[in-house]
Amino acid sequence: MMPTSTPAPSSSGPAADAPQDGARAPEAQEPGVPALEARSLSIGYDGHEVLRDLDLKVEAGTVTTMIGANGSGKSTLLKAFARLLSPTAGQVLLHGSPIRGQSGRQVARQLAVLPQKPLTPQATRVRDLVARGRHPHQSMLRPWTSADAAAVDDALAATGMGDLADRDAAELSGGQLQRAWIALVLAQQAPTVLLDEPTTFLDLTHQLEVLRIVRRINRERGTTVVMVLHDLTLAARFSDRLLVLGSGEHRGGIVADGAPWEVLTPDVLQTAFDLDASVIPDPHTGRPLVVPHEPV
Ligand SMILES: Nc1ncnc2c1ncn2[C@@H]1O[C@H](COP(=O)(O)OP(=O)(O)OP(=O)(O)O)[C@@H](O)[C@H]1O
Repeated sequence: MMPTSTPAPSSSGPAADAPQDGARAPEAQEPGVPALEARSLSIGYDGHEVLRDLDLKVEAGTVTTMIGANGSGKSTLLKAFARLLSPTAGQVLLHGSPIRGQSGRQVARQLAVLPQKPLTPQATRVRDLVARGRHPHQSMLRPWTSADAAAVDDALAATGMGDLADRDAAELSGGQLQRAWIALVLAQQAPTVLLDEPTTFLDLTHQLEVLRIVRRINRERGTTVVMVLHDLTLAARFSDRLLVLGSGEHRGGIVADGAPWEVLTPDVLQTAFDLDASVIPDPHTGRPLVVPHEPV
């Protein structure tokens, strides 16, 4: 993904399309309505199409992980879902309403976004960074309340950032900073979250910790999660559904879509990643474990 087009997680809502009217949007997930939907969606940059004519629905309350080779368009699709990129054709619906017709605040109350490379502000305490997640809930008539403070405290605690809350965010290690951004997303308390490589910079213990948090908010709050991961075994372990984007001759489309065991087959790995591999049950979880055929 190109770094230049990626803003920090938005405190006032995704920004590429200017907010339009004040159309009401649902702020909770309604039964039977997909959390996100792409209809005949094409997306690209400067006339160069990256994804073509996609139709897909993300069921509310599920964890979906996009996988695929570098450059296959995972971040591009996530940015279109987040309204950080305008489609070249088709549309995105958020909780049943076209995302383009909604104001930034409406979108941000329904959708929290962690981009791949958020821009860290200078001279900002971790606690203040995380508090930005509460901006969509505030207005002239609704200033900061104890509920906002509690949401920030909960998010700091859930990510193990309580002890670092008064540190300057610019002084954190890569992994600590990534957890601070995740805390911001949690504090936003949106019913749907988009996470672009949330485990970047994290050691394995912290990767698992972040993915456990993701699973917990999904199970306890019913949060819908759409994320991008590169580790196929972790993707299989923590997701209800895997969406595989194609590359090479399959570029621009989805080559497999379904539950982890349906998707992670040797054929799909060959098609999507040009990878010779076996897939065996993980002895700990029973989920698919990808074993590349690499000579030692
Ligand atoms: N801002 C941009 N301007 C022009 N082209 C871009 C831009 N961002 C991405 N691309 C191109 O779009 C294609 C898909 O990129 P994208 O970042 O969505 O892939 P990805 O699957 O997320 O890759 P990775 O796994 O490497 O993060 C690539 O060919 C990339 O070069």
